Amino acid sequence: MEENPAIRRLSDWSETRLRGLADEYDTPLYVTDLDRVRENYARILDAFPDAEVLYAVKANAGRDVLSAVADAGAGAECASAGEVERAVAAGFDPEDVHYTAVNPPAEDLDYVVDLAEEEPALTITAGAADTVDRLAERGFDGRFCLRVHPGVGAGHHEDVATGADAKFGVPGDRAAAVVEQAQDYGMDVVGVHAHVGSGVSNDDLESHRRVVEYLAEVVSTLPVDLEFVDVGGGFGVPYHESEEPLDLDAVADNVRSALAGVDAQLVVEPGRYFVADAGVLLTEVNTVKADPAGETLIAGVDAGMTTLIRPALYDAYHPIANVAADAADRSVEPTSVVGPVCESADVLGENRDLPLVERGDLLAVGNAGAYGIEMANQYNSRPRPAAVALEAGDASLARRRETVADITDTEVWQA
Ligand SMILES: Cc1ncc(COP(=O)(O)O)c(C=O)c1O
Ligand SMILES: N[C@@H](CCCC[NH3+])C(=O)O
Repeated sequence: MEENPAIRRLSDWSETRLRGLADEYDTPLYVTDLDRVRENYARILDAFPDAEVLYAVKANAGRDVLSAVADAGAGAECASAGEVERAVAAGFDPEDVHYTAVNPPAEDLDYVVDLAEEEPALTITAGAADTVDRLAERGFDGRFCLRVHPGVGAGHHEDVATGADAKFGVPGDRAAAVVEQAQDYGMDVVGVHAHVGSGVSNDDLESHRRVVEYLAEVVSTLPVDLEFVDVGGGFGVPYHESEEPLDLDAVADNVRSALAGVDAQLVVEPGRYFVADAGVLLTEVNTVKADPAGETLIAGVDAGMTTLIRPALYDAYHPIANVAADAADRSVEPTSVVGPVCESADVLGENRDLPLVERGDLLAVGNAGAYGIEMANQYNSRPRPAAVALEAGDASLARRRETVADITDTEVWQA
């Protein structure tokens, strides 16, 4: 049987291959291994053989990733009309697409309601009575799923502990009323949904279980037989070398026991788990200096918070390696890796033990496949990086490097 390890560490990538890709495509460069994406999907199916699995497109909406995931047979969970459009264009069948509306702009509702008229198997999830009204105003009478606010959150950072954030979903004691409201408008109420948060670890199993139990209690109050119960995504992956992989079987056991009395199809919608360890960010050292305040070296690189915002936004840890050809022969020095953006928060990794950095060295930043290129931005007029996809060992350009013209092309001005 094919080896299917629960985690791919940064050290598992071929350094020779990474250097070759940087030479060919330049840096900063995202590399995504689509075979690893498929393996990750297979591991989700192993743990949840009885579930419908939707890929949370927000983790990485690249056409290469979406096509690979659609071909592998997963559905798609989309957070915006743009994600729906990209998912369908990449090959997802609309009947496998759920659009999760969060305070949706009018254009999003216009788009998805029009699409649902053409493709009635599309599912729209909403977590506010106002959204139900706004869907009805547009004539929507299709497949509707209610998002519930469980009041319990978990995740790698408090800002992604979605289940505790009242912005998302309807409290359980209002759920029946909103379901009736949707039914009164003629909508077909097919499911309920809750999401605990993003980056669930083995320490969060209890919170995850409580959210699913809450959902089961809500289901028992609803005046409708449901087709499915969507328990969200959020399955975490180890970022730090010392972290253990999430026990996905334990998560699945908890979900099954919490939903034991519920007669409906289980749906899960992970994003990070599909893509995080399938991605690496390559960046080149352009500046080396001593930090006058301490003992560390500072390695200035060509990627920063505009390329990978997670360290600046959540204080997130990403492993970093110096993959220079002769790195193994060098002394190891405490090093902070910082980007080119004019912000003190522009740090990719602080005080890391790295082989002595030299100008021109290639560094690899691990676990960059989820919420990496997807959250890249153009602050400081810095064009977003290129992305390369690996498949069966072959590399191909998945997204070209932006230019300053890509940034200014949308500007309107009179001379
Ligand atoms: C509603 C919903 N579903 C799925 C996800 C996917 O989360 P993750 O990438 O952590 O699996 C998110 C993000 O937290 C979400 O908000
Ligand atoms: N963007 C977050 C995940 C949040 C997902 C949105 N619900 C991260 O990088 O970890």
